[in-house]
Amino acid sequence: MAGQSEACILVIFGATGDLARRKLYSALYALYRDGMLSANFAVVGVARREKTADGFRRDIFQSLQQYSRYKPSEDQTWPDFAGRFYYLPFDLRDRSGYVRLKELLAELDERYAVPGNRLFYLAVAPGNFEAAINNLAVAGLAVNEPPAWQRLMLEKPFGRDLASAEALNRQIRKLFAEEHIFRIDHYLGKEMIQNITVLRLANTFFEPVWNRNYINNIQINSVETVGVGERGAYYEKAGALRDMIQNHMLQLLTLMAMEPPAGLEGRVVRDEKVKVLRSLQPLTAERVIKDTVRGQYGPGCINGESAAGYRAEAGVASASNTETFAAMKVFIENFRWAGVPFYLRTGKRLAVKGTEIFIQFNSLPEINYFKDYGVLTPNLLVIRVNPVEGVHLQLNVKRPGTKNLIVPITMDFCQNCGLDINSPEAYERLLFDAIQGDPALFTGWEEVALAWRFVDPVAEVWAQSDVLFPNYAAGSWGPAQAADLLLRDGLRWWPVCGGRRSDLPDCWRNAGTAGYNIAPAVNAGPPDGQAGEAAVYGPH
Ligand SMILES: NC(=O)C1=CN([C@@H]2O[C@H](COP(=O)(O)OP(=O)(O)OC[C@H]3O[C@@H](n4cnc5c(N)ncnc54)[C@H](OP(=O)(O)O)[C@@H]3O)[C@@H](O)[C@H]2O)C=CC1
Ligand SMILES: O=C1O[C@H](COP(=O)(O)O)[C@@H](O)[C@H](O)[C@H]1O
Repeated sequence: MAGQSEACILVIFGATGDLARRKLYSALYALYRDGMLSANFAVVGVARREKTADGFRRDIFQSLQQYSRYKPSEDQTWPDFAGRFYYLPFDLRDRSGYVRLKELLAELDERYAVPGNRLFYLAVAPGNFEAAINNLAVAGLAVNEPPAWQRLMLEKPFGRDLASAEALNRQIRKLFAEEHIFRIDHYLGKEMIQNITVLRLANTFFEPVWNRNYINNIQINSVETVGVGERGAYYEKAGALRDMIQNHMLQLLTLMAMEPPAGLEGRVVRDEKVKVLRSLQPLTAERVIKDTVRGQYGPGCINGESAAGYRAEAGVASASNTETFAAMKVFIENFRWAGVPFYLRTGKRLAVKGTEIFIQFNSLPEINYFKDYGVLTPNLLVIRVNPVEGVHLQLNVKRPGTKNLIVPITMDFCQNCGLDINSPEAYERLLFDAIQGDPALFTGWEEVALAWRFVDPVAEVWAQSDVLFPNYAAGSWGPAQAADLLLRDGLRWWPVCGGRRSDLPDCWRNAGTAGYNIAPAVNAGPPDGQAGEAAVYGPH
């Protein structure tokens, strides 16, 4: 992210909503404070409820006070920033509203010297996408006559299965070319997720060993302590599979597993991610039963506070069968990853909030000279995405003293632990990139379609069979079957610590990770691929 953004007017549909209030205004304010926004920039908010421009600006001020990493004050910067926000109340299904929108945009083009560039952000429920897009086109607001551009930014979920995603995509593509469509997966805007490619490809430690010959298993976690909050009605139709696995979790997997791309431009990276999605071993009905786990939280206690069960949440059916937890074992059928299990785990109302990825390396061969030194814990690389952003490396060293003993130690890098470090939020990067027309951190249609193709069979099998819900207590680590999924392979989930950096050593000590996961090398195979030497890398 460098330089100032292009001149443009951002139109936010859903300007009074939760996402806009919690994320979008904070992101715009941070871009503004960091000098990233062009002086030729304004925002029009659209929603149904009546409000004046002043009322809208006051609401934004409050949102920033509550959620922004930069707190606003009534200083010189605030009036200029706030003065750029306009509000137009109308129902997005009503065509006459777009006539007024067009007039306002023409006026703002003049006032801010904007050459017709627009970014339309659909921060509304997906059921509203089609009406908004059609009406924009009918009003002549999506003509894309160069040099002016009109782009579309869409929130997730993109469909609820492959068929509905295809229908939505067909609809959008009639009016917007792929290069003007920015499908959001906000995880791609996170600092540490962008760091995955750098860690992998800019370090001699990792690049040569990033394959089945050295990596035993990869565990990708995105676990949360929050419940569904006010989004119960949406979540009832989604569940953890559609809400997290189809998008964020599979995107993390593709970034971990893709081949080094020919360059770092958006389309080139997308091509590599698509290849990973194409190589996913399909989950047959038999494998869904064996290798996937779903759960739903019941009442419990998190951080000393009691938490209601999912079925008691607003907007949720009292006998709901929607899963709030999903875990699965996934294989990628290519030369780099054949035989290496990727374990995915996500859920709400779990013990800890944290997105953390664990790369467990193969154990070394047992050699006599360490036989009296205790057990060797596997080398581990942990990529900590959120809330702590950092990297954690586990190594074996000799414990100081006259007795020969090997112990695991950890080396930590934390990029957001210092008091003065305030990492940009994902939406800052995403809004900036969309204004610049850079698609690198957005999902292309092929990725979306392949991700649905992978998860649809899981949804189908789950829909046909019942699990006795609720099957985990709020504040726990999910259903017992999630632990069994790894235990069967002789493994355990590495502990997700979340929290602050200072919590990490305790979290790991308490989890007793010394000697943890000394598992049979399920992907056992010699580095040079020679047959007959597998025993060297076999069970330890
Ligand atoms: N909130 C979050 O954390 C996340 C949200 N998302 C996605 O973002 C999108 C928005 O979510 P969220 O903000 O939570 O939803 P909300 O229900 O909080 O907000 C919906 C917004 O849409 C407006 N709206 C609804 N119907 C119409 C209509 N007919 N015409 C004009 N405006 C309308 C509402 O305003 P009014 O009632 O005044 O019309 C409101 O501003 C969804 O696609 C969601 O899946 C994705 C990831 C996270
Ligand atoms: O997209 C979503 O993500 C959030 C989790 O995001 P994070 O940035 O806090 O990790 C999740 O709570 C929500 O259900 C889902 O729609």
